[in-house]
Amino acid sequence: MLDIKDLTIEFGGLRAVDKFNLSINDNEIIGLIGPNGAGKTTVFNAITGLHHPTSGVIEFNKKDISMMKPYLVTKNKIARTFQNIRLFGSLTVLDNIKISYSYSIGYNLFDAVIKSHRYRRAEKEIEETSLEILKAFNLYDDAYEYAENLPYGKQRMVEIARALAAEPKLLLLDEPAAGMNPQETKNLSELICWIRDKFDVSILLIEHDMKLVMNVCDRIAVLDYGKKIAEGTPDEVKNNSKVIEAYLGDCGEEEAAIYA
Ligand SMILES: Nc1ncnc2c1ncn2[C@@H]1O[C@H](COP(=O)(O)OP(=O)(O)OP(=O)(O)O)[C@@H](O)[C@H]1O
Repeated sequence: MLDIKDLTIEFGGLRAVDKFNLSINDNEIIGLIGPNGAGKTTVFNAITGLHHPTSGVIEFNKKDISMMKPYLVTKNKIARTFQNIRLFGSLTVLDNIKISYSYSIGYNLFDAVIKSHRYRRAEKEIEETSLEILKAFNLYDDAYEYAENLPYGKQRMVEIARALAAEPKLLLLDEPAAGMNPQETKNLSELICWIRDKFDVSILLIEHDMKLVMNVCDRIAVLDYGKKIAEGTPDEVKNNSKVIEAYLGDCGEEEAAIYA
């Protein structure tokens, strides 16, 4: 479904991503890991149209999306979450979800102004589907709460739910466990597998929590200084000497602990 071929991204003199290759198949959960500054978010930004490649190609279902604008990437069924939560804090949880439907809305401005039958029908459908998604995420009771009033873990859930409301075939999660407590992280592991099955999506996951990555991913790609240094099953990656070196050399005890 997704084919990244020789992706290189430079910022001035800095090569943040260097001839990176990765393929993702239907319904796979793939981890993208690496020490801080390895280039992981830059890869996400390239897939979602926020950065364009210096060279290389990104194909989604055989279509070249390398130079696409972000809203068109979303329209083409790729959705993402961000490292720093980007909800509209002063909107309700429900409105945050409904916003995702602006990509597929079936009425025009005139319909909205005169509140035509088409407008009312579409809005009703959007509201019902959004509430269904919130129900699936156990957030139904929070639907009319302002997003900024929710605890951090729940805000992350709303962000994932909002991304799914865009009906993606590929979901990119950028450090979804950041700021979560151990119980929330454990629940998140189960949720990620459930999302893959229930919404029939592939998932590309950036995450520093190694336990989570090792638990949920079918395959893992490892970046270091912009280059892919390893790719394989969790067990293969865990035992790869280049990976151990990159983490022990760069990341300190927390991440290195998985190799202990
Ligand atoms: N817009 C930008 N302009 C200049 N340099 C950038 C830009 N975005 C990223 N970089 C640099 O590119 C390199 C890769 O950054 P990136 O954020 O992709 O790493 P990362 O693996 O996601 O790191 P982390 O795990 O800390 O989030 C870093 O050296 C970073 O400083």
